[in-house]
Amino acid sequence: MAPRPLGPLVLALGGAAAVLGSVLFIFWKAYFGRDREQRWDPSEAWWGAEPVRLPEWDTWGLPEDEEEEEPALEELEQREVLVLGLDGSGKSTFLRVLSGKPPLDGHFPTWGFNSVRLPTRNFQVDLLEIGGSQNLRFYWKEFVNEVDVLVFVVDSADRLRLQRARQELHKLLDKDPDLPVVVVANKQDLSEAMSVMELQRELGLQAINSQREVFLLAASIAPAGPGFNDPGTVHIWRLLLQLLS
Ligand SMILES: Nc1nc2c(ncn2[C@@H]2O[C@H](COP(=O)(O)OP(=O)(O)OP(=O)(O)O)[C@@H](O)[C@H]2O)c(=O)[nH]1
Ligand SMILES: [Mg+2]
Repeated sequence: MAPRPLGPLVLALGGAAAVLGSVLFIFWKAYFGRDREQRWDPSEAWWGAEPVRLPEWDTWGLPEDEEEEEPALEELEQREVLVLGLDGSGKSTFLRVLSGKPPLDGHFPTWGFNSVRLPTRNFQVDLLEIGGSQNLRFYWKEFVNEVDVLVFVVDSADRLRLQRARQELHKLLDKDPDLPVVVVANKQDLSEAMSVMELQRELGLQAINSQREVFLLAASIAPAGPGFNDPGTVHIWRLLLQLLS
């Protein structure tokens, strides 16, 4: 049978996707580009950037007796962290918890970007989530070469989609062979969660080039039940600070 020509709807959708990709990319370059001269203005933070200096997390990376005067925000250099992972893995929750906000009750998919800006002693950290739904994964690769670290969040209890997560992760690894990667094995609080050893094997992390910095951290960013005084977010944050320093 001869191939059918693309229908107008398919062409329109393709065009819309291309436009969306370009807009996202231009926005990223304009907003987080390394060479930009314009400083961030909190009044323009319409997409959810966090202008506030938060009390808890910016001391997590510091020994307690090293209290120094903090530099002004506008003097700080910037670092960019891209937060990716399949839909529902816990990316938005991670950003919320880092911002000192409580996790939301239920899954509210990110239909585009989500970001927070966290000032630390020596630099500001921009964390950018791109939603993990299938149509948004296409754009992930456009951003990996623009950032300092990739955080890839995995739902440890989602056995059905683990191979999909593996494929998406390795596509990103192939795109930038030098980018440090922190894989977060989230939802360890769930009884069906895979262990870190199992995830390391199933995600193909052992086979990765030893030159690359790859870390696999267990976490329960928003544990469903009590008994998790140390859900792991602090460890992830400390590791990020080390990698970004
Ligand atoms: N049990 C458990 N649930 C969690 C944990 N972390 C996040 N969740 C839940 O997982 C669901 C999805 O979390 P989100 O942070 O919205 O997921 P996401 O990765 O941002 O998803 P998309 O925006 O669709 O790509 C929410 O109901 C969270 O409360 C965890 O450590 N344990
Ligand atoms: Mg999200």
